[in-house]
Amino acid sequence: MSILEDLAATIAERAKADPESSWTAKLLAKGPEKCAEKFGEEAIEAVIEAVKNDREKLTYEAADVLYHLLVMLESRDVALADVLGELARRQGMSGVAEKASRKS
Ligand SMILES: N=c1c2ncn([C@@H]3O[C@H](COP(=O)(O)OP(=O)(O)OP(=O)(O)O)[C@@H](O)[C@H]3O)c2ncn1[C@@H]1O[C@H](COP(=O)(O)O)[C@@H](O)[C@H]1O
Repeated sequence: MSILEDLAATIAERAKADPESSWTAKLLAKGPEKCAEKFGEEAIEAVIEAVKNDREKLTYEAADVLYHLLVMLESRDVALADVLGELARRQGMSGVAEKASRKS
């Protein structure tokens, strides 16, 4: 199992945990809209570090983005396996060809 798959499994487990002892449980208890908002905030923080070209902070913020993406997916019952499946489907297809295929 990859670290992302491990983390997604931990997040799914924490959905039933006590919000007092788990950040994930606390965030999920606030609902999908709050999870989406938090993901957006973390993404903006990563954007800021990318623009500033601070590679150390960008690495830290990118980890936050991935964690909060997984929490957002869990909040809407979207499996990481389905996201990875979509990426696998795109493998070998250039981004230009993929965009053209969506227009037709
Ligand atoms: N990867 C993470 C992870 N990344 C970030 N965070 C938390 O996300 C929170 C939000 O980050 P912020 O920088 O916005 O923190 P903040 O300023 O306190 O938040 P605000 O009050 O401003 O909303 C912080 O409290 C971080 O600790 C994470 N919390 C948990 N995990 C993973 O999830 C697992 C389960 O964690 P729990 O659910 O807490 O048991 C952990 O073992 C980790 O593997």
